Amino acid sequence: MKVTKTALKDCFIIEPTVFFDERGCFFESYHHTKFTKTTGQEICWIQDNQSVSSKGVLRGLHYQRGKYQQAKLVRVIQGEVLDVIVDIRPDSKTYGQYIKEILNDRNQKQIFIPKGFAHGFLVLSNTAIFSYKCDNYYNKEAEGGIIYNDYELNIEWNLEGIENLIISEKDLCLPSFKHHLPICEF
Ligand SMILES: Cc1cn([C@H]2C[C@H](O)[C@@H](COP(=O)(O)OP(=O)(O)O[C@H]3O[C@H](C)C(=O)[C@H](O)[C@H]3O)O2)c(=O)[nH]c1=O
Repeated sequence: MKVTKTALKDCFIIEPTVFFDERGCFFESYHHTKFTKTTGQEICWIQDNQSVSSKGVLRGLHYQRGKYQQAKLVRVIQGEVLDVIVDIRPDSKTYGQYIKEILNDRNQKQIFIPKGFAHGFLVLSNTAIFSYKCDNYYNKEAEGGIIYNDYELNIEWNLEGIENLIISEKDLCLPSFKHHLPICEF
């Protein structure tokens, strides 16, 4: 299991050790002790989510606010996505900065996203099965979001290969970064 720090404090890229043989492959998609020791994060995961999306779907940028903030451990079971996380921790030195990472069923990469981040992804493969752990339950009233193409964040979504961008009505109406609901307030 390889854990790589990122430019955003407490965000990690996790690469499990994959064992290949004539049948295919095997890897531990999650191991609590190894995760805790290598990241230093004491997390009690209480909800698993899964979404299935077609090529060109862009989900996000989403977060939950106040006491309902969520840390997430995200991965792709099938297909490929461009995953984006934005630091919206008010006191962070990297406030308003983002990182992006290609997650797919070949690199088996995962991202640990601590509380205080907006998260979204763009599906690059024909279909993507996206699976992730959360350390807090879903709370619709505590949801916040930022429009994916906010001019200040200026996220490079690699849209070149996408003919048809598919975004929910809800996500198309998300506020700008400048007007987003503070993560700490609910
Ligand atoms: C997130 C969530 C949603 N729902 C229900 C609410 C809606 O009826 C339906 C679809 O929800 P939504 O359109 O918010 O799904 P996504 O756009 O995939 O939202 C997720 O997308 C980005 C990438 C994230 O990181 C968040 O985890 C999450 O906001 O599932 C639930 O019942 N439980 C849940 O935990």
